[in-house]
Amino acid sequence: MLPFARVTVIGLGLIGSSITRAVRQYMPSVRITGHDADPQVRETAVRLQLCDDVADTPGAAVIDADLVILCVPVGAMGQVAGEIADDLPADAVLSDVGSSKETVLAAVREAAPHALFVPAHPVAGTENSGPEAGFATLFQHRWCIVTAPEGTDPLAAERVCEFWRRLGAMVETMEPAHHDRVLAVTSHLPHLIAYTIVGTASDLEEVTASEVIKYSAGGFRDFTRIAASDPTMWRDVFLSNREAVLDMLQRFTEDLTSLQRAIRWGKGDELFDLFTRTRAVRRSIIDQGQDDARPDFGRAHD
Ligand SMILES: NC(=O)C1=CN([C@@H]2O[C@H](COP(=O)(O)OP(=O)(O)OC[C@H]3O[C@@H](n4cnc5c(N)ncnc54)[C@H](O)[C@@H]3O)[C@@H](O)[C@H]2O)C=CC1
Ligand SMILES: O=C(O)C(=O)Cc1ccc(O)cc1
Repeated sequence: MLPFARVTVIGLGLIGSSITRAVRQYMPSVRITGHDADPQVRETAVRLQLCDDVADTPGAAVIDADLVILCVPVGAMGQVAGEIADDLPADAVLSDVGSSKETVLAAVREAAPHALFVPAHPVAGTENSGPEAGFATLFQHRWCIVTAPEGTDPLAAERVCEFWRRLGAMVETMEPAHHDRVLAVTSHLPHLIAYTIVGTASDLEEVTASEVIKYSAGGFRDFTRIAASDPTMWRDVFLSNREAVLDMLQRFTEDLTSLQRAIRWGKGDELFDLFTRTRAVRRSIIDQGQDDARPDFGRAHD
């Protein structure tokens, strides 16, 4: 049985438009309504036929939905929840895709206290944004973490889990606070490091911008991909997951200082031991089939 029949997506960028495309592909009988605050995005959504209906207001978009998914930057989740609160059907499930969970949960609860909120985070994306960047297979073989707070109706939580399984994701449940610590180290800190290193390289007085482009070796190129990620989205992620990110950043800074010391004092063994441990991490990712370089991995465009 289909978990939902009438799905509304608010925010038709990379993730929102990937959801509408995936619903079209994997649950073709489901009716999809969309809304975006940006009129140009709404126009693009109509042109690309991302939805059955594109509503001009958030209220009109949710009026007879049985699932509403907020796909806006995490800093806007509370505001959008407030805008739809009065029009949300009593039995509709409200969900989101935000990259951080604790502050989003608090903001949505405050703005829409009566909503049946089941938060989720598909751990799948790219450095691109906007409605044209989405694709139906984005969530295939990727994790989706459902962070339903204690006391959530178990049937509502299970319907959200089943929705994501139908889009091809592997579903895991987690406490919101634990989610935020795990993602701080596996996703948010790596983005911060990428933004820093690309910024540092482009600020170096003795290196010209054309040299940075011309001689960028593989490692630096990988960082530039991540550092091209959406500025609004990532500003909001760092501000909303502040405590966990600052905590991981402190640990990272200490480890970096000890590496600095090992290089200064020529402690090759320390460097070698660390690089051996990190190589094993990469190998276990590949052994678990989570390697992005696999040709059949869920990044291919439809
Ligand atoms: N980009 C990624 O790789 C991933 C992003 N996420 C999360 O997904 C959410 C959306 O991110 P993307 O799709 O990448 O961003 P995006 O920038 O591609 O799309 C966001 C859309 O939300 C719209 N929007 C902004 N404020 C709005 C408002 N108040 N009302 C209605 N529409 C509004 C924007 O006009 C834009 O079209 C974020 O919360 C992000 O943390 C989750 C997993 C991966
Ligand atoms: O493009 C990449 O490498 C990503 O890391 C995509 C991504 C960005 C944000 C998320 O919350 C989840 C996945």
